[in-house]
Amino acid sequence: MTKGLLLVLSGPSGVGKGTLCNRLRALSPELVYSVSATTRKPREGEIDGVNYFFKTHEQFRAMIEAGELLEWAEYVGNYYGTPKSFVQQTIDQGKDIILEIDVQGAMQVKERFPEAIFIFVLPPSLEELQKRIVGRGTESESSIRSRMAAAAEELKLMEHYDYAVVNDVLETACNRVQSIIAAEHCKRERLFPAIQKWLNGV
Ligand SMILES: Nc1nc2c(ncn2[C@@H]2O[C@H](COP(=O)(O)OP(=O)(O)O)[C@@H](O)[C@H]2O)c(=O)[nH]1
Ligand SMILES: Nc1ncnc2c1ncn2[C@@H]1O[C@H](COP(=O)(O)OP(=O)(O)O)[C@@H](O)[C@H]1O
Repeated sequence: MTKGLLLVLSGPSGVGKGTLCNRLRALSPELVYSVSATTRKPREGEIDGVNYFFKTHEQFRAMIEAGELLEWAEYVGNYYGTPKSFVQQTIDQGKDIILEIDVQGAMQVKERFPEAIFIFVLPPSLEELQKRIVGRGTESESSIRSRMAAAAEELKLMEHYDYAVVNDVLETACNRVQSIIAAEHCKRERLFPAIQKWLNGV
């Protein structure tokens, strides 16, 4: 069976990765979303097992030691990591999966799965980025400062990604990601065997 696509989506805090993924999942319910493990405390409304698997530091360490994570990284004082077996099962079943992870984690995935597709989400401007993080109302002032500093570092690694998508208008940004997925499907043989069949018949 043809394997599913492994899509990696990164971008600075507040750029709208979560919003974009939610919208994409609503538009394309067949797209599977990888739920990460984290030691960060849940935000209001976040549900364990849906937004993240919320773990203690000890539990997270145990996952690392048991080799359960495809990648993991420390971001602004907390650990985040992708459970490996779910990702492997999903792509083996021929389904596409999306990992919303930071740049350090993305670089680890690149080493292990060079065939993954890397998409970097950009804000329309840095002022708009700051506005969005503040406007979300979930972070303290110091967390906002740390996230803006991390954003500057993350932007430096953008060149390692295959695509950049500006999240200006949400629907337009969704269309851009959907176009990338469609083009990658086409590129990865899903269309080529059909065309080959036609050609054989000519
Ligand atoms: N390496 C890695 N990063 C992750 C993972 N899950 C989430 N992240 C990243 O961790 C950062 C912080 O996420 P979060 O605390 O939810 O804050 P937000 O980006 O402001 O919504 C973001 O860059 C996420 O993309 C993961 O499994 N692995
Ligand atoms: N295209 C957009 N235009 C305006 N606001 C947006 C857009 N996308 C996301 N937002 C808002 O920006 C804030 C941060 O979005 P979020 O998805 O939490 O970002 P991230 O997951 O990248 O940290 C939220 O309040 C969200 O409603």
